[in-house]
Amino acid sequence: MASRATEPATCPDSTPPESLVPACMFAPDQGSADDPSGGEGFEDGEGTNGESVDHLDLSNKLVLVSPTGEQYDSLLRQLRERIEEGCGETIYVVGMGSDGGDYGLDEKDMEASVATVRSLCEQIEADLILLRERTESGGKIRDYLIRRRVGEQDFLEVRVAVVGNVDAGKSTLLGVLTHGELDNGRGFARQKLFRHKHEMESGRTSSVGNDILGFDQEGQVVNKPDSHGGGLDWTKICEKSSKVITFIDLAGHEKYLKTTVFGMTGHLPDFCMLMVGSNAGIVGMTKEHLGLALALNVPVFVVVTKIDMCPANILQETLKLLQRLLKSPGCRKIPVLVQNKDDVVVTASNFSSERMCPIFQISNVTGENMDLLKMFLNLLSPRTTFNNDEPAEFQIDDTYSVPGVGTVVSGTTLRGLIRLNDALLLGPDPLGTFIPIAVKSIHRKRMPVREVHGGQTASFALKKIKRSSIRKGMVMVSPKLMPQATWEFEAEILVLHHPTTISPRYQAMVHCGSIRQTATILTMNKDCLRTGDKASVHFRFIKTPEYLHCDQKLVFREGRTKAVGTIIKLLHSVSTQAAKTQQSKCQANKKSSREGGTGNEDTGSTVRPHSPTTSTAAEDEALCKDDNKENKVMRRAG
Ligand SMILES: Nc1nc2c(ncn2[C@@H]2O[C@H](COP(=O)(O)OP(=O)(O)OP(=O)(O)O)[C@@H](O)[C@H]2O)c(=O)[nH]1
Repeated sequence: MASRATEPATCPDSTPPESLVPACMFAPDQGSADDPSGGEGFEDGEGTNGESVDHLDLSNKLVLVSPTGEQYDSLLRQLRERIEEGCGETIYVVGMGSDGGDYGLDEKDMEASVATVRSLCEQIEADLILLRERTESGGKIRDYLIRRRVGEQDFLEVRVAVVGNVDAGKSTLLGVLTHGELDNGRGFARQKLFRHKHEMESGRTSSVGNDILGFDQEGQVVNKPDSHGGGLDWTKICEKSSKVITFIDLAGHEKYLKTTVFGMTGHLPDFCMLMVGSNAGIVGMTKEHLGLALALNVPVFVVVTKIDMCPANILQETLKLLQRLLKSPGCRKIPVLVQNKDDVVVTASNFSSERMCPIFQISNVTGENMDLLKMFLNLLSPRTTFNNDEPAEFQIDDTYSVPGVGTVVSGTTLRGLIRLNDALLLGPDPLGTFIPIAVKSIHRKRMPVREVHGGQTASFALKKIKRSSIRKGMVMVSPKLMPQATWEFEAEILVLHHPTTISPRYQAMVHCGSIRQTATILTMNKDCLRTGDKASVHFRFIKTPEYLHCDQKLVFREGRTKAVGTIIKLLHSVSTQAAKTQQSKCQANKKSSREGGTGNEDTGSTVRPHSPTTSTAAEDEALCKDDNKENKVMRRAG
């Protein structure tokens, strides 16, 4: 995490709408001499630039002007630590001590301090980018972004899930951001992003889409769509970028909710961008999507679109309702209106650690405030720190058959390091076993690479394996992990919505990482569950055992019914032998149910075919219907 950029308690010129918190509220009070930690705005006794963690006094704003050798070494060590914490970058403030002295430096001291910081950056091979300069009583203060340089094939990767109701302008904004051309208000910008013919025709996103936005060392957008087809050359973008934002474009319509949930759980977003049409307000799936992000602990920022066509009073009303929703007991967020570059720096530096929820107001047609949003995106740091020494784990979220290459799987590296030709274990298969596989080639954002590590998405070409034997939710892990598949687990769940009651034998789809499989409630510590209830629930997958971890978040849904939770115990992790026995029992059950089954896994009949491809509209709708069918019997019974 980047350390916080702070600012003196002066508000931006423009008055924010009623009770929306201006970003400057997040600036701590100026430290006093009695408060050596520099006030509560700093974490763990760390000063503006982490000064007081060392025995040496680095808390004075002048320390950077002419540090002693010892001070220089300490400053270097602290900067290194902060860069590690921030996954390769941090925001560094020059001219602000934490010892209670005046803020600000005169011209000469500022120059000398910046020279020191530049020299520190050289030592760690990082770039220094000026974000903002302001003047205080003692002189100037500057905020810099320090970002470690990466090789030509490397870049920082940040994943942002894009959610919001139909017509909020999600695809349009992504079209504008990634293709650099404004919209015409009639669907021009989004055309470049649609992936299916029916999306072109209906104007609705139905599958999980990926779009990338690259930023160079200076924080400038590098995307340059090819002038003929309007497509993006991902390889070129990645080569020129020091940071790449991957947008996970999710469907806004309720009927594609399964795909949206999968995008939020399976694609491991670092952040969630909730889009709201200013004229439509908080409608449809807005609350649902916000609830999902909160349940999965993904920090949310809001983008209010279409401000070019919205009357001022309606815009204010939307902002008011939005603020009320964010502050409500269910959300407990602090809405912050972002109005200028200073607000961007303050909100971006506090974003992942705070309850803060920045709100942008933009127009895809006039481009208003688009620069603020881009600046914010460039300052977002990945939330996953990685350690190459951990055994590798990779979760599969899609599979492909590539002519001339063979089977390719895509997904996210959860931890560890995966190198070309590494031998990994792939599984679990329906028997719960894991088989050895070798990685033939690795692609990152369509670019061939030699290795990937925790937090990075990638595609692998696999040797000697059929695509049909791989499904979403499977993993590739280091043999050191001795992986086991799990049929049954216990989770603490909270029911967000259910029209009646949930009781044992209830079935619904469990989303957990990229796992998506129906599970049955076997037992729970309450007789029945209603909206708002919490319980400890014992689940069993109906079709195949899965690779799970304790503490993993899950979403449990069927139609409009939704529960969220955390896995607390793995109850039936099977050895290969046990898995085989289990499987043959299942097959025997299946056979008997065909001869007179009842639709419940316990009697072995509800086994749904599992598609290994990306969800499409047709699949989603079919599965939606299927979902509803599953519990009809039980509802009637209940
Ligand atoms: N005037 C104006 N129109 C906009 C703006 N943003 C989007 N639109 C228009 O709003 C319509 C809907 O935009 P989309 O980007 O398709 O909305 P979406 O949220 O992606 O919708 P789904 O994919 O169905 O979830 C399109 O006709 C856009 O041209 C804006 O800022 N101003």
